[in-house]
Amino acid sequence: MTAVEERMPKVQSAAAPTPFPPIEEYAFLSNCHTGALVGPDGSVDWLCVPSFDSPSIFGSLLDREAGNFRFGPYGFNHPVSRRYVPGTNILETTWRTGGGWVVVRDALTLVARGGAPDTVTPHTRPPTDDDADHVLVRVVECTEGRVEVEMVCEPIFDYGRAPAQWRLLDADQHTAEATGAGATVRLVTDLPLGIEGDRVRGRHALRAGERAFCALSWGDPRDVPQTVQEAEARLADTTRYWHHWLSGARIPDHRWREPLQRSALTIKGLTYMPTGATVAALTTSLPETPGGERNWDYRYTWMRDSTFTLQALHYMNLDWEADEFMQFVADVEANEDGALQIMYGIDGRRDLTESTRDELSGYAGAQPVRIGNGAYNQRQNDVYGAVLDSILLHSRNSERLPRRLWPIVQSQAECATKIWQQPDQGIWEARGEPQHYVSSKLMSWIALDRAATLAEIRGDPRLAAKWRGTAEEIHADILANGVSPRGVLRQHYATDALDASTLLAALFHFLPPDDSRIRKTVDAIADELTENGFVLRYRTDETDDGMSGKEGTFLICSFWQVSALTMVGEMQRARDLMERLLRVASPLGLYAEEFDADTGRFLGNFPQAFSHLALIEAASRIILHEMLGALV
Ligand SMILES: OC[C@H]1O[C@H](O[C@H]2O[C@H](CO)[C@@H](O)[C@H](O)[C@H]2O)[C@H](O)[C@@H](O)[C@@H]1O
Repeated sequence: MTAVEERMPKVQSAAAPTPFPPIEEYAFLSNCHTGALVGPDGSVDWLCVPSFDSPSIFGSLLDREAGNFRFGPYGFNHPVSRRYVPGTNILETTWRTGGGWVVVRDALTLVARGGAPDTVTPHTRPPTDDDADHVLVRVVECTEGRVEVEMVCEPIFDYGRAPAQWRLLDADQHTAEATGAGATVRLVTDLPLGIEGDRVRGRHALRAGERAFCALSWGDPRDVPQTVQEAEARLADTTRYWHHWLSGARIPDHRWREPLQRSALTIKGLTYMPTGATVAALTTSLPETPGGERNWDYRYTWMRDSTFTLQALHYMNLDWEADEFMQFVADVEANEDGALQIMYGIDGRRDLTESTRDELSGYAGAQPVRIGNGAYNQRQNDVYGAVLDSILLHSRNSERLPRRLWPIVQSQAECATKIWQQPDQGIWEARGEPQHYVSSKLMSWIALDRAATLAEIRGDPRLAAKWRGTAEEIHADILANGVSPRGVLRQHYATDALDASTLLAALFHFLPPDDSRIRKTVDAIADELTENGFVLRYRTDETDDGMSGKEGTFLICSFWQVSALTMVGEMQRARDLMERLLRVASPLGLYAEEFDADTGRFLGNFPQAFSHLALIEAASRIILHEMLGALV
């Protein structure tokens, strides 16, 4: 069965129920403060409030007993279709029952505040942190016949530890409040509510043309819609919000327009509006190995992931997010030696100490569930290159180097100068022994190369020459130690094993694309580091990454391979791989971190910015190539 065929049915039979939906069956909602995952049965199985990295109130994604919120036709778990309202992060689910049809629309709502929606867009005024209502709005409409709809809301606070204490707030039983672990959420609906222990339930029959709603809020009670008309209006505001945002994107009129749009919307949905930080993914602990221990918390801001994200948004002319992230970079506290941490909390906090929640079963039994990320205080020497490359990109786009950023340029260049000769954990954050990773050296070269250019822009020829000199030294070191006898870039200086991160040598123009070492590396990765044509980041049996188990193919690496193939002129191979990657997107156009090329299933956290940003870069490179070809 092909990966695509594998994707199609995914209906659990009554005889052998699988309690956890496949990762690729989840829909993603966002209000740029937090996000939700909605399962195919209409159940919100993941929501952390108020922020991406807060404890979950709906945690069924990681344990079926950790809370969920279902809204849909009573007794039916399989919709006819699901899609996003075009150009938005609003989910629309269509159901057919024995009695008729209903359509449910779900959104974490947003309103562009501060002026008339047609004149004030997220591009024409600074985003504020109050565009989000902090409300999950769900509206159902019966479009044909008569359908009984049901809402069951069972929050369990603090990652499934604290069941809700519910109380009704009005005599009509349309408003209720749940508290637990010091948090409170409020539910407003036009369905009659009943409390059943830890949950509330409402059921009502709708006829064609009738609508109902529910709104769950964790913010200001005045922001909660009180009627179905107000709920509809909130969905309309949210549609306008996303359309205004997307209208600032330069997306070519191409057959890949849809996946480019979806990737842009997903990446934007992973940004945290109050600080401009981006989370690497919405979730924690979706396993990279089914049932295994490779489970990580991605609800933080990696310098590497964020700067790659901004580069992708630049391809689409979406520069506002870059400006915001530059403020975040300028504001975060560095270590004593001036080095930026490799990652921060979305609010800029530095301590992301890792712990496990052993009482949670984990997704399909994959334990442990981790909160926090022990990689936060690792040495990863690529961080300086990532930051300096994005500062250069930002300066070129805004045609100036902001004064606030110059001290950061200096401190990061000095850090890279001091450490580039030392081993580190590499960009994959291996938990094994530190090594001289080629990709870390490569990013150190980028750090000094970009710093030298920034010094030239700043008008400091002395520093420019000094940093250029160090960049040349690193370049020579990589060529002397980072190339195997057969002329292929190696994973680190003490091995001939392959690593897909060496594709960055092509992407960052470390060597010209017609250099034999680039060509051989791209070919070796295609021939020896793939499963079913999809690229692994490395072979776990050849690499000491400190973990057990085998992982899936890494989607960013497959997209990098598309970009690299484009750069070496292998256009047909690039297009073929791109089309294959587009075919394995989730039914809603989303990507996790990894793809199991044997089973066609997604693995790892979801949706993952890395995969979407690399899709944008790969597609943009091919499209640009096609456009230039059409001109000659
Ligand atoms: O492979 C072990 C490491 O896996 C995670 O890191 C990965 O995700 C990061 C966020 O997207 C990304 O920056 C990194 O390149 C990936 O390898 C995990 O966060 C680490 O704690 C873990 O050691």
